[in-house]
Amino acid sequence: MESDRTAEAEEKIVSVDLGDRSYPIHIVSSATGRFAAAVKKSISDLSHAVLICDQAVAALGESLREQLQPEVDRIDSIEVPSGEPSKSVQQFEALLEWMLQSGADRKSVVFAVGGGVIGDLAGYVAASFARGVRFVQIPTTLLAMVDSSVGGKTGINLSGAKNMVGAFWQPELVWIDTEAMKTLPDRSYLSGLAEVVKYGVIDDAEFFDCLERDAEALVRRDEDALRFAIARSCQSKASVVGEDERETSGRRAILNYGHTFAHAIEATAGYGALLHGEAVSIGMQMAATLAVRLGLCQPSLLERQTDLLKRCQLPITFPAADVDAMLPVMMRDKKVAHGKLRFILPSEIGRVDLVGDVDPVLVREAIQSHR
Ligand SMILES: NC(=O)c1ccc[n+]([C@@H]2O[C@H](COP(=O)([O-])OP(=O)(O)OC[C@H]3O[C@@H](n4cnc5c(N)ncnc54)[C@H](O)[C@@H]3O)[C@@H](O)[C@H]2O)c1
Ligand SMILES: O=C(O)C(=O)C[C@@H](O)[C@H](O)[C@H](O)COP(=O)(O)O
Ligand SMILES: [Zn+2]
Repeated sequence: MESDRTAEAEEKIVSVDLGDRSYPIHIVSSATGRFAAAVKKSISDLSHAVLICDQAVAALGESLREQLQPEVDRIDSIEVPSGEPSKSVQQFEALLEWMLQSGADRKSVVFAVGGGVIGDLAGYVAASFARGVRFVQIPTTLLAMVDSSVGGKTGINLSGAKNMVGAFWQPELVWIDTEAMKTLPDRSYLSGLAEVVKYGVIDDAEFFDCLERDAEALVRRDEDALRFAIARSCQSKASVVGEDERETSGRRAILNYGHTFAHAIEATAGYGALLHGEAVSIGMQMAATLAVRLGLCQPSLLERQTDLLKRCQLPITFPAADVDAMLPVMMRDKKVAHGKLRFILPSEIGRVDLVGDVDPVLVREAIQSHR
């Protein structure tokens, strides 16, 4: 009983408030026994579970299957090859065909087990099959725990444009168990810290201060620092998404800080050459440099960001950056309006704005200064 109470006390729930599409984000540690109960609480009529699982976390997928078994009539599961190339039209189509063969219907529930690649891909499968079935996010990377599992952006890549095809489709719940990261390699883990740093710069100066205090603890995966960073990131994202679910008012666009550069780096380097978080780290450096050159912020902002990213062991330059290849890809960014690029740029730590009409010469220089 005592250990049950401790475990419950350690569970944190962050809500994403979206009216009838609201859902809880459970943040737990080693809470195997409580997963099925949390699912049942959010989904009362679960009979057919469809598990779409990254092949790197097949053992976790099997454990989740065993936990769900007593609660459902039927479970089908499939493993998807690891890595960004799986966010493709071909993999999307293969999963839809498999869903059909598995006898899925509108009451089936998709469980996405993996990092951001699986969450985005399986989420888009859920959004599309039979014009939409319910889904659950079970993130297994830090990046997915702090960012991609929350907010309902689902989708796949085209060869020259990241996340170009997709849908806004919210999950029924997000189940974050930090224990799922015990097998996560350091490179993937550290890449997630880039999106954590992002929240500090765009929205939460006090959190940025905490990250400056905790950087080394986070790098060594200190459980308290980690749970704090995950919860604060999820709160930040939930609040932004609650204000602007479909990126229509402009508020949600702040989550795209560094991403105009990052997505162009990912697409031109070849999907998977850099992890998304690594590209975001470099992209935030390019964006902050652009902001300094435009006189929008003090150089000290760039210095603090550089220092924190370095302490998080993230890359801050990309020597192979191909400016001439990147610029046309950047023109396909989803923030482009009336044929003009727009960037999320910082004015101070904790505050960013959507800025249009930027001189392309300065954009080039910002890329070149981080090669
Ligand atoms: N939808 C959104 O709001 C949103 C937000 C941020 C990023 N994204 C997308 O997320 C993707 C990046 O996500 P990611 O960084 O999680 O990458 P990922 O899903 O490719 O995972 C990184 C690597 O870790 C492996 N892995 C995952 N969990 C593991 C575990 N527990 N143990 C061992 N290996 C494990 C994977 O197989 C992969 O090789 C990108 O496609 C990006 O565009 C989406
Ligand atoms: O949730 C959002 O909104 C974000 O922008 C979060 C980003 O970290 C994420 O990489 C997202 O997938 C980018 O979206 P996109 O629409 O610019 O492709
Ligand atoms: Zn991102």
